Amino acid sequence: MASSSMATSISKALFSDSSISSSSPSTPRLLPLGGRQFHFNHKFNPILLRPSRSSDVFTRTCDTSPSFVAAAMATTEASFKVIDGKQTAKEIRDEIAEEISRMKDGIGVVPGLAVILVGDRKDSATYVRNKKKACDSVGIKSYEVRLPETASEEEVLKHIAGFNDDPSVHGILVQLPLPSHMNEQKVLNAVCIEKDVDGFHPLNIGRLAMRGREPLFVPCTPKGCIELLHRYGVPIKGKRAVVIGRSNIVGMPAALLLQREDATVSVVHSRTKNPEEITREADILIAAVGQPNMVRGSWIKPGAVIIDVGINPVEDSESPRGYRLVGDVCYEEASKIASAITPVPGGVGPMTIAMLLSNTLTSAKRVHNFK
Ligand SMILES: Nc1nc(=O)c2c([nH]1)NC[C@@H]1CN(c3ccc(C(=O)N[C@@H](CCC(=O)O)C(=O)O)cc3)C=[N+]21
Repeated sequence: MASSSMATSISKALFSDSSISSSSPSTPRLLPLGGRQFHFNHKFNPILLRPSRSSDVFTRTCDTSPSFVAAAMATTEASFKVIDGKQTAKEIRDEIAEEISRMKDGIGVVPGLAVILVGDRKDSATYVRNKKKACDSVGIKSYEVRLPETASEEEVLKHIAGFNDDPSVHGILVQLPLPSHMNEQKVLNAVCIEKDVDGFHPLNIGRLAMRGREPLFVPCTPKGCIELLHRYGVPIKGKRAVVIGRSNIVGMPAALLLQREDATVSVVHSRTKNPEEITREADILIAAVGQPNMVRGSWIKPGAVIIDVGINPVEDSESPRGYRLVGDVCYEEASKIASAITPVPGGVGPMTIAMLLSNTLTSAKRVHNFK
């Protein structure tokens, strides 16, 4: 397809839903929010994760130089759009809050989410705090267990068993990564699949991979990526999609979701021979590798839509924290070539948390048969 027509068609699609307003009946919905004014494009309810990152601070920058960048600019810059995950997540939280109050009024039940945090990684503590805040903001009751780094696997399993049996808990999240002395598979398998709001249980992933089967939950981060594409009116069916990264929590389920949406999907990974060439074919690009600024302008097809899952800390003495967050995609360069991109921060991260809330609501509705 000629790159300029691609850019035009995408920009049209984007602007046809420029308000991305939660009340727009033409906006496709991922969230099963009561089925009143909403209609849904998919039948499953996921959440997506990001590869667990080390707390290392990387330094890598990208400067805008390739000459073709200038040529590509002319065709796409005018229609370039930032995909605002922070704002979209807020809209989704508002929708969820409304549903939860309807549920509370109707059957006197509020959804409950249990989070288990082992160890004292600073980044994990931050996410857990953010999840709690998000729960509070929509009316989900949160339960939290914090265990020391030295806790035994049995202790974690005991808490999971307790939450599995507790009818006021509808979702259980074990914050990853776990300390290295624990068997992650064993721990994740212990979460009953009806409460697996992370969507990490092999049975949920297996169903996601099979045609004609439906997972109970879709992993939050990939779900958030697809939700952004839907809410911004980006067509997926028949498009070429490339996912960079093949992690269990992001890359792999993202590729499965795109395929379920009728995209033609390639997965690029560390052993791929010609990653740049393959990536340049993508109408839709999801980058989930955890390498700061890895995807350069020359990797991007003019007019492509980019979802940047990476949240990488890079040293920055100007910033009060001593670091700032950058994505896997060189935003500077991409913004001159792509038709739309998610920023970091404020892109996929907030959506991940919104999808966790969505999955928790879905779980509570399902167990109480609340429509
Ligand atoms: N069982 C499990 N489920 C998870 O969902 C899970 C996990 N383990 N382990 C760690 C990763 C990471 N993760 C993030 C969620 C939101 C932001 C987020 O909202 N980030 C903000 C920036 C926050 C900041 O400024 O530090 C943003 O991108 O705008 C980031 C990271 C969920 N994870």
